[in-house]
Amino acid sequence: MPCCECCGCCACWWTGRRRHRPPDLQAGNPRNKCALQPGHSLMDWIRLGNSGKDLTGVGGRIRPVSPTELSLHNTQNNAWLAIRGRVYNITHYLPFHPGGSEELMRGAGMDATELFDKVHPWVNYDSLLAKCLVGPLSFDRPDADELFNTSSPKADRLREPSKAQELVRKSMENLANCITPVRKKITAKSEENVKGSPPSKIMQSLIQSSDLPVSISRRAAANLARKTTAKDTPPPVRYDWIQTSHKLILSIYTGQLVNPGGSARLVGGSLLIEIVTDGWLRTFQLNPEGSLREPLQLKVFAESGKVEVVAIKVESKVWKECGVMTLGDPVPTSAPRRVECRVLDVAQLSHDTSLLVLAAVTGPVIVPLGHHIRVHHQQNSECVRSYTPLGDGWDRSRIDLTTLKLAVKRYDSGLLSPYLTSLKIGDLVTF
Ligand code: HEM
Repeated sequence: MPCCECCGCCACWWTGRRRHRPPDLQAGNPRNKCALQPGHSLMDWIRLGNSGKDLTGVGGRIRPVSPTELSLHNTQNNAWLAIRGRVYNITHYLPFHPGGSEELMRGAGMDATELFDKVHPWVNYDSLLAKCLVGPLSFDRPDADELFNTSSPKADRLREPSKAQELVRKSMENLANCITPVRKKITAKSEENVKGSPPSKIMQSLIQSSDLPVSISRRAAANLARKTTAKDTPPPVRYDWIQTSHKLILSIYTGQLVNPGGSARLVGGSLLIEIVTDGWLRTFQLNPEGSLREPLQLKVFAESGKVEVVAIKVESKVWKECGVMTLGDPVPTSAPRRVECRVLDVAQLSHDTSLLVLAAVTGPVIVPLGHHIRVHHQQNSECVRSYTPLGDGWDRSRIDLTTLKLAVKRYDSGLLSPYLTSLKIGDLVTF
């Protein structure tokens, strides 16, 4: 409600606080707050936000948006806008906007910061639109199409670490040098000259093209298309190591937005690491200076693309070198292979749905985001079903973040779900 006519001061229904709003003719009629349709109050909007509905329109996965891509989303059925460097999908919010959908559409497809600030800088847009966030507005990136186009030189450049990443890495190095008196680069032979051990293809079963879910991101879909183009080249990777007297930590930098997955295991004293990025499988074999032991830890930092492997030293001491690293030739991922897993935990999510927490027997495995695994079971005949592992938020036991978490709905007449939902802790299952 306005408290005076001359300047448009009002009591904001959103914050409940009285604000002073200077009149601004360019921003449209300052008093054109609209009567909203029934079912479109603030409470209704909050309810919709909590309903689990995807208000981002892109599956809820945060990703950068170029100005060109933003400008394409400018219709009532598909409207994005950017405020202070964040792009929001406002399509669902339009009928809830107290100033009316037409007013809000004035900011669609563009950086609407100025317009927004002219009308109502006090409005808490970032919490109102929190569930609509698509990602950061990014001026220094190529357009999405270029990014997903493998032949684009910009796409290759993107995979290189940015200056900021490089700075962070350097400061981490300095920090590591303070912690460990001895720290040297891995003595690795060049990728071109060395024929590493043949890749064991552990990840190949995880990223089979036929397993890709329909909702997979454009990037992942583009990767899939890429697999068929023979002239393609794998993205560059870098690696590094640090140590404490107890642990060896290997970091493999795969690049931004390449959605890495991987596995790690100890075989005959060697540390074998397999990394999948952009449809390519790479192997790293480290013959360590001293002995390493399990359990191994594997972490993927989704945004930066860093993959970190932590191994425990059998004898607590600082090594002069980490050992000899051999890189296998990168190979396009194609043929499936089986991995045996042990059930670490079983939880009942509802009357017919169970959460299975699995760990690969050989060592940690991380499935790239959005990819399926294929669960096998031999009954009268071989039965195979695809499941997409859940994110880490589902690990109620917090046993290990590299566990694979499957939500399995039981269909009594189904072939595999009765078997999976009857599994007990300690049982083995193959995927
Ligand atoms: C950038 C383009 C936008 C324009 C041109 C615009 C315009 C307007 C107008 C004209 C009003 C009526 C003002 C009044 O009489 O009280 C209004 C109210 C409001 N708008 Fe927007 N708006 C825009 C973006 C947004 C966004 C992104 C949000 C947040 C999600 C938002 C949330 C609100 C709220 C909560 C009110 C009621 C504010 C109050 O009563 O103090 N608007 N808007």
